[in-house]
Amino acid sequence: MAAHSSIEAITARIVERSKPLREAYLDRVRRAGSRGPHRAVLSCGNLAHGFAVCSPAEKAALAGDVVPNLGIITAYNDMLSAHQPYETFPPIIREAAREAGGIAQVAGGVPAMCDGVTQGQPGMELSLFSRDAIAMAAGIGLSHNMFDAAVFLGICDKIVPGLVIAALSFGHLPSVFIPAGPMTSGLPNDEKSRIRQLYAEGKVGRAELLEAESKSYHGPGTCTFYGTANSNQMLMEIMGFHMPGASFVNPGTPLRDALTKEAAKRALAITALGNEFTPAGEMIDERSIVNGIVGLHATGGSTNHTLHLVAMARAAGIKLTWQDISDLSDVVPLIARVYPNGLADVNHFHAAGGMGFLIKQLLKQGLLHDDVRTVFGQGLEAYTVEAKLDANGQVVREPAPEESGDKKVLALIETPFQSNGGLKMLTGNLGKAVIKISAVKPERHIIEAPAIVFHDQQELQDAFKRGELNRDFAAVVRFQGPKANGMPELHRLTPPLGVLQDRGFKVALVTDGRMSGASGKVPAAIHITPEASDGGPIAKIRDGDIIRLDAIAGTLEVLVDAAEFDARTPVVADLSDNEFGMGRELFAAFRRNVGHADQGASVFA
Ligand SMILES: O=C(O)C(=O)C[C@H](O)[C@H](O)COP(=O)(O)O
Ligand code: SF4
Repeated sequence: MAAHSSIEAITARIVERSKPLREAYLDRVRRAGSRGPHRAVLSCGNLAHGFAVCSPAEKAALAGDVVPNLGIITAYNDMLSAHQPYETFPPIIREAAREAGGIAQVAGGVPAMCDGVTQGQPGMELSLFSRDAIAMAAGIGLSHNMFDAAVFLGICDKIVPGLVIAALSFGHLPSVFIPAGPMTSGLPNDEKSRIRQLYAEGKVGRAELLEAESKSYHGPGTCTFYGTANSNQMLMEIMGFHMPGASFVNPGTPLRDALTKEAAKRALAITALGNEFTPAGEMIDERSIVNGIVGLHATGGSTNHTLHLVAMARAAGIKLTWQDISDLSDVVPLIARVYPNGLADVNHFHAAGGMGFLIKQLLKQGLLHDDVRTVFGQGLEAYTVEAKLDANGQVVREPAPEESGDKKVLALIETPFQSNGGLKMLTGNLGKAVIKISAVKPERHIIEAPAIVFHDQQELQDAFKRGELNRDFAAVVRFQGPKANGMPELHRLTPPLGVLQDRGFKVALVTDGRMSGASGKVPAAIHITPEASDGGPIAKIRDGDIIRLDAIAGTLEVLVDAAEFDARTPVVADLSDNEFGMGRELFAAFRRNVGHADQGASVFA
């Protein structure tokens, strides 16, 4: 089935805009791939170092060029509950490789930050930069050039985007992403948020709060809200980097291990040494990127992907814009309600039909390109399935259900929860911004209120505690952009702003910073570009100026006489506190060289 005309039109304009860049990229990928098995260019010394710890049989195999070698890039650490299961994956992958007549070696590790641990802390100012640092670190591992394919062990917020950038930079290699799956369901996310708001109001103490948080985040696996990490899983499946049905199977289960083995064997089967060569740089094209964006809209995914998808696409020579993302939102309905866009968590989403049901519904109306390449083969139709185990412990796939297993969590495409994806670009006299309204009540899609300006999220928290914010206002939190302090997530503002909103006040957040994918209920115009540190108009806003945020019209305005506003001098902030401490001194070059948010806030381009 041909894709929906709007999907085709938006895809065509991305192809046209990208042509020179994409053609140069593909030329590099094909030249790199044409050099044949990559170990052939290594010297004896290089090879000896590369397989020094291998068995004699493996050394003999690697000395030749007929046995495929799999490079494992792992983001294992104990800080991310989502990544902790990866500790045991390399031995499983090595065994699977042996069974498939190949070899697997850990090519390298990459850093991984848990945004939940750094949320509201100085470390969060390294978070976005860690994406590009992860891409660099993965590149270091793959630069050993011992490999015929790569598997990537990464899940969370900036880790998957960084790994995709690396995979596309090594686009001559096939790449398979192997997830570890979500944590089992604990304290429901909405109950956790309710207790947070009670704590923000001083109605419960730290003991009650810690108990609630610990019941919510209680074991191995990805946190169960639909934030950036789980948006990543959705993207990797719908873009064809995962095996079908792999995204949301819990860690430590037989099916999880079977899917890991299957992915490793599949990676070895799609190298240039076999008959299904699937280099990542050719597998991922403009249609794959559009499919990812469609999935993001259909599920109410993370606003962070208005940065990461732009940066990931760029790594494949594809020029994606916020306008593309916004226009796709207008034609893609919301058919999943997962917290913060609903009460369910990703385990409920998976049980209700999960990715197979989602993809089947979107294909039904031509909202996805079916004619795409994936690690599993040709066509996205192959992903309209559920993965299960047969009696022999092997992965089998059954067609995804025609009906939703829970109509409150997954809707039929004919009867969506909302007619659009709710992830919009805003424009106006403050520049460009992004807003996600899939979790914002309709009566709050337009906010007009006086500005209160803050240069630090703690200032807002302190004003809230002093009782100074019981009023309608637009919180302008500026100097939070990439150049200023690394564009941290300001998710700790959700509880106080949520309390004020629940008290009946009209509140909005307006910032050049980011929010978490777990943020949701408060209308927030984020990623404002140009940022305050670039002298953007946000640096001219004064307390009391009337701000109008209109998510329906797609506008963000300061209602001040244009001549007066233009005549104002942008405020300059003292950012010296952001330059040292908790590793921030190590990222000065990133702050100096980072690009604009609407270009992906990347240090690469
Ligand atoms: O999804 C994203 O973009 C995130 O960054 C999620 C962060 O990990 C949050 O900080 C974790 O959620 P909280 O426990 O509410 O802090
Ligand atoms: S989802 Fe977020 S909070 Fe949870 S482990 Fe991953 S990075 Fe940490």
